[in-house]
Formats: sequence, structure tokens, C-alpha cells
Amino acid sequence: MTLIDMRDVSFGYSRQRKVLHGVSLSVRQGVSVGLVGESGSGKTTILRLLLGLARPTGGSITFDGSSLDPSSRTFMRDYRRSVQAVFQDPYSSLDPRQKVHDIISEPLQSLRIPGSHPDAVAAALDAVGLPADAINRYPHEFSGGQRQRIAIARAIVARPQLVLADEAVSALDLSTRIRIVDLFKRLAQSMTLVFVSHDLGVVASLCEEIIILERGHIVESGRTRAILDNPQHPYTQKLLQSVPRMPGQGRTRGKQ
Ligand SMILES: Nc1ncnc2c1ncn2[C@@H]1O[C@H](COP(=O)(O)OP(=O)(O)OP(=O)(O)O)[C@@H](O)[C@H]1O
Repeated sequence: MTLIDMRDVSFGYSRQRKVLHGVSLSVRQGVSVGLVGESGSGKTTILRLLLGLARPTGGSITFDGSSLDPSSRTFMRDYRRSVQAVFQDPYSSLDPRQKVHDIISEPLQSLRIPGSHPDAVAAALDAVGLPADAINRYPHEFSGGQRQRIAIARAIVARPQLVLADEAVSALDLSTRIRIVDLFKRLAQSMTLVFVSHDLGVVASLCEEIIILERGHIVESGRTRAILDNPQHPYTQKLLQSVPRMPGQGRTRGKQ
């Protein structure tokens, strides 16, 4: 089943300058997709469109067959239940004045999701590997990796179908990054993940499919393994060359 379908989408923050040019992509349920490109290639802009924070200037976006309509409150309420996001910076994405329980239960409250919220929060904390007593603490009492786990718990607490992650491990040190990538891998077994990163190594270890974006154009897309083994486009080849190798290891495995 196709969850997200973007057809021929163009977008510009101003009329004079387009940053996306005829982008078409689809995300199927259960298939994790990595969106890769250098800084400024338009990755975050695609996520903003997918979150309904901006509207395409041309083309269409559907979710589960229905047109994504940011002006429809009814559509957006259902959509927010189905689609959640995790952002890069676990320091600024969590309200320092709120206890962890309130942070994680926020989507349950704002989406008026029935059932026991404390039970749902406890299940989300467990799923991300944080102790149950974390609920009474504040974000500043946690490390960067733990804060990103809190942000992930908030994203999954309402059991969305799709999680959009924007450079969600980029701000973490290498060993923490590996652990959070492992967490995403586990979560990707029960939900669909769109993982935006400039780091091909991280995406290679996490996503079954990959989309390569260069200056607002998709230059290559398909099965991750096939693309990394045999990149066709010079831009993909250049990105691959920039992934560091570890002695005795393949290029993309070196990062993990
Ligand atoms: N709010 C904005 N107003 C004007 N231009 C913007 C805005 N946000 C992004 N842009 C421009 O749009 C283009 C795409 O930016 P975007 O943030 O989507 O790229 P990205 O691939 O996510 O980059 P990064 O990895 O650095 O976050 C860039 O040229 C950027 O300067």
C-alpha cells in the first residue's frame, strides 16, 4: 500500500527561486526510505511539505490516497495521528519546562486520543529503552542521546503509521548515533520511516530504499543496496566517495 505519493512537486520559498523541481516519490507502508543529499538540496523542504507546514507551488501530495490538505482541520487531525516527526536537535525540540511525561503525552492530549495516557507513555518509554521513572524528570537531566529517545517516544506514542526523521542522529556523537540508529531500525519493523540525512552511511544501514536529491531534483532512487553497489548518477558516485572507509570494511559499512 502506498502511504505517501508526491507527484511532480515543485516549491519555492520565493517566486523567484524554486528549491524543488518536479519531485516525484512514493513511500510504501513498511518500507523505510532514506532521503539523501548535500546541504541545501531540499531534504528538509520535502519534509515540511509532507508535514503540511508548506504547500507545493505545483504538483500533488497524497497520503493513503487522500490529497494532503493543510487547510482542512479534519484532514490534518487524522494526518497528525498517522504521521509524526523527529528533528535533529534534541536540545531545542523538547520544552525544558515540561516533565518527560507531559512532553511524551502531548500528542495524545492534542489529538484527543482515547485510552490510558500513562500506559501509552510507559509503553513508548519502554520501546525507546528509557526507564519508567524518567516521566518525573526534566529534559536537562538527560544526555543528548537520551533526549533524542524522549523525542522518539513522543513521536511514536500515538502509534503513527509513518515517522519522518530529519537528521535525527546528526547532532549525536558516534557511539550514541549508532545506538539511536539501532533504535530506529527496531522501530522500523513496526512502522514506516522516512529518514532524511546527508550521511549515506547511516541511511545505508537503516533504509531499504533510497532517494538521492541534488539541488531540488531527484537524480536517483531505488533499492539501497542496488544503488550503493552500482550508483549510476555522478552525484551519487560523489556522495559515495565521501563516505569514509574503515580498514578492511566496505565503504558504507564503515560508519556502523
Ligand atoms: N525558510 C526559508 N526561506 C528561504 N529559503 C529557504 C528556507 N529554508 C530553506 N531555504 C532554501 O531552500 C533550499 C533547500 O533547503 P533545505 O533546508 O530544504 O535543504 P536541506 O537539504 O534540508 O539542507 P540541510 O541538510 O542543510 O538542512 C536551500 O537553498 C535553502 O537556502
